[in-house]
Amino acid sequence: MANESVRFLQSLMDALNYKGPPSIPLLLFPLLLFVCTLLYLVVGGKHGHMKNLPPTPGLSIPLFGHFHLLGSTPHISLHRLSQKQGPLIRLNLGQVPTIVASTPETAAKILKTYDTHFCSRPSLTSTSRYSYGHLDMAFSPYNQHWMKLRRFSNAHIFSPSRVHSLRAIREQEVEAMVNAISNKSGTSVNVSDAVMCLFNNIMFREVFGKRPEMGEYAECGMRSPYHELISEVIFLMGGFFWKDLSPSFAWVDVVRGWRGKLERSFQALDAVLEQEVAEGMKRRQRQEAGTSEKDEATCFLDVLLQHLSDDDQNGKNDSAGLQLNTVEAKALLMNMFIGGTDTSASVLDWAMTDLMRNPEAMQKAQDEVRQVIGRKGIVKESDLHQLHYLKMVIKETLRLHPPAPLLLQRECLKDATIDGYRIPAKARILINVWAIGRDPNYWDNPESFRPERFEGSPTSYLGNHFQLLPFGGGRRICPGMGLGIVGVELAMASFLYSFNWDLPAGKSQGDVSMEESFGIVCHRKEPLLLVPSTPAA
Ligand code: HEM
Repeated sequence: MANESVRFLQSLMDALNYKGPPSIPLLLFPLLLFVCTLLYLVVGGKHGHMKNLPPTPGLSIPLFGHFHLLGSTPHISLHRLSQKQGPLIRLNLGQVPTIVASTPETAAKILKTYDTHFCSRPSLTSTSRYSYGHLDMAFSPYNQHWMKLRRFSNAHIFSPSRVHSLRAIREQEVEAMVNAISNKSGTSVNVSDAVMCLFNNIMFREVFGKRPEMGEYAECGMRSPYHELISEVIFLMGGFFWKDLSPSFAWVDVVRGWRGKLERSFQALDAVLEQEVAEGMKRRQRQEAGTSEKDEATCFLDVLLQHLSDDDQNGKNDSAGLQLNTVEAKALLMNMFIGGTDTSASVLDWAMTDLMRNPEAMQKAQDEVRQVIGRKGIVKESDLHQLHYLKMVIKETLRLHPPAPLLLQRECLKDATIDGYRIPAKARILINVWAIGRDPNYWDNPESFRPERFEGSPTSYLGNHFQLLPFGGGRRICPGMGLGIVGVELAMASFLYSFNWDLPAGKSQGDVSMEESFGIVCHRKEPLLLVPSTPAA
């Protein structure tokens, strides 16, 4: 505990750029801490607001709370804390009470039994900026606006027929990536970069109807031109801003440069969205005037443009009752572009990692796909339903490495009681699906990668089995699940069909790092480097 406090104090001094002698804060801090804790307990106890709350771990530092317990990978730290404290724990993150659920049972209460209590999102500094003040779907509070967007997207964007209509884009991009990798046969390929680039191109075409500039794999060396931008956005969306924890510390975000980073990345993202919307409008006008041919399936942008009014400001009603203006359209496009790229890339990256560390599973998956595709030379989406083992590999990857390990933060709308504990309105809710996927009451030998565990098992990731929740559940379940999964299955089947994969010379399975980075989407910390070769005919 003492070490934690000193570490916390040091990080605080760093954040504040404090350059004076360390003895001053080291002496003053314990005194301040003691007085504040006393006040907190006396006042809190008197008003009874601490009664029946879930257990809380360790030292809560007034104003900072338990922030120091999160570490660099909060989902792993929270998993350890819940192993000691129980399935439902309460942390004060700054001044905000935060409840963390870490078992299938508590997740079921939040996502099913009391879904209407827990289906809102908090207003956070970064998500509010990127979503143009919550005009999107993912970060909107639970309100009429969210309901309209959700109904509209389910009908027009994520419907099975729309997803199917975009299959040529996915097949072309995957084929182009396979060709690019073939050109590097026998040399080391950065698979993490390549899969990010692949899904960036796929999503860009599905969302905006064209390839990004510099998106050719040869041109960009298989590193997406948007790699840095997307990584920065994902990092800041998941990061904890001091303003959201203790409003009086908002200035710390400025001092440590996060406000500047947020603004710069928002402006860069907005510029992309602005340009694509403007181009989409021109394209639409040309098509309506009959001066250009439509050469790509209807992209999401085109669908949204059909629902903008002529003067574009007020939007118009359609059968789904959607009022849409340009800013709302940009907010929704941001959700799709950002929400669809990094998540899918993370799944494929981890799946390849797990297969490299488990050669038997790799062999089985390759045997299956090579037997099903035979000499056809290329995998098509229509083949995917025959790849049962591959689907189990993906499920197992999603269990061990859910791309959003804490889902997206939720906010409790009204007081609720779970397992006898009071969950106060306005509390933030984190569901640790990373921990849930390792619950020994549901998973045998949970740390081992064993796709066979799903053989004949009804357990799915559709949101009804609370031990496997990579897409969340309840009203806020990921609407892009079908779109994301089909892309991952196609790319993975093609990678396994077209190449044998080896580790770079001198590396062994044990050298493949499993370290994770944290953001709203969780990635490998180090890139995965592999050597592809073409299998003998
Ligand atoms: C394998 C790929 C994907 C994974 C693992 C994934 C995961 C998630 C998760 C965990 C959530 C939060 C659910 C909750 O709070 O309960 C979510 C929400 C969301 N996802 Fe995905 N996602 C994927 C692909 C996609 C794609 C391809 C799109 C769009 C093109 C997308 C768009 C969204 C949106 C808009 C939301 C917010 C829904 C709401 O709040 O109503 N996702 N996703």
